[in-house]
Amino acid sequence: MSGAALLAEALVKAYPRHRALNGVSFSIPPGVCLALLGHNGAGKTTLMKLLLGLTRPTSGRVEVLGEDPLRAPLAFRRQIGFLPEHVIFHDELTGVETLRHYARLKGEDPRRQVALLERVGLSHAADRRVKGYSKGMRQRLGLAQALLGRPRLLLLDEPTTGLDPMLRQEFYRVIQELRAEGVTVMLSSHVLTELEARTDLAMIMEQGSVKAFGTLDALRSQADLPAIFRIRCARARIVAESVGGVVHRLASESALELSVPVRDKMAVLRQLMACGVEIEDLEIQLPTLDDVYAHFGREKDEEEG
Ligand SMILES: Nc1ncnc2c1ncn2[C@@H]1O[C@H](COP(=O)(O)OP(=O)(O)OP(=O)(O)O)[C@@H](O)[C@H]1O
Repeated sequence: MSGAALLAEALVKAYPRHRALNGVSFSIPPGVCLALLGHNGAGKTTLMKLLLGLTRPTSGRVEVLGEDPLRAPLAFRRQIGFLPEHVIFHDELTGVETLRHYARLKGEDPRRQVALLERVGLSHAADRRVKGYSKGMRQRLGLAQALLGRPRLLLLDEPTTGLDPMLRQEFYRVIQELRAEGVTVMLSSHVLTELEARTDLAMIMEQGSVKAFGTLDALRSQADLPAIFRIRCARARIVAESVGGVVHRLASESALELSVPVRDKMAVLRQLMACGVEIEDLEIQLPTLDDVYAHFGREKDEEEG
């Protein structure tokens, strides 16, 4: 046993015409939230299925909460919550009946589900049939289903698809609470900006391989993308000359854009303040997770020529 909540070693999943995973290795400690990122077909769902023991690796191995998911007893499954990419419910059941149904399947007490609906903000619709639920309500019901029985590990496949910005915030509030309780969370997403400050680790997958793995800060420094300084001042040309060596673009005589390595941000700021020209306005835009993700994608395109 490794002590990791999730472990993969040289994991390969090959279908007759396609390798969905191509030697994936990683180790995730307990209690962290990992964002799994990647284009369509990168292998995110396949990885989750392997972690759940729903499919068998062609080679390599996984360990989930210290167990081989293919051999683990039922008690192991009760410690895992899973929200699939496409949640399908019985339309004729109400929200609470749906949860009771899943609770029975999972061997949980079917009577204690109202609190879960409250947790995901659905208690007002507990007795309404699911067929009348909006997409966002279905996603929340899916999350409640994944939370049945206080799992130690949550695998959430694109959980925020179809949620409006308010509901996304609500969703991440629940995730924060779970993290604080020590639950390990792996969630896949295409919406990168929303993950900022909400996940501990990110793994970027590309055609079945891990392209980058680490904290968002580590990925940022690995990508080494510049911060953009947008400056408004009377004599932009003089300001540009005062910060020699920094790539700049003069938009006009009073608008300047600097491309500054993030590590030099404070040094450049000091140079600007000392340059003798009054800076009327300054906006500093740090690289976003979308920029970082695009960077790793570009790197691959360049490798392939
Ligand atoms: N049962 C299967 N048989 C054959 N190929 C499969 C099977 N399941 C997945 N694949 C292929 O493996 C690759 C990875 O698929 P996967 O669903 O894991 O990607 P994903 O990253 O989850 O994509 P998306 O973001 O679109 O959900 C794809 O090319 C897919 O077509």
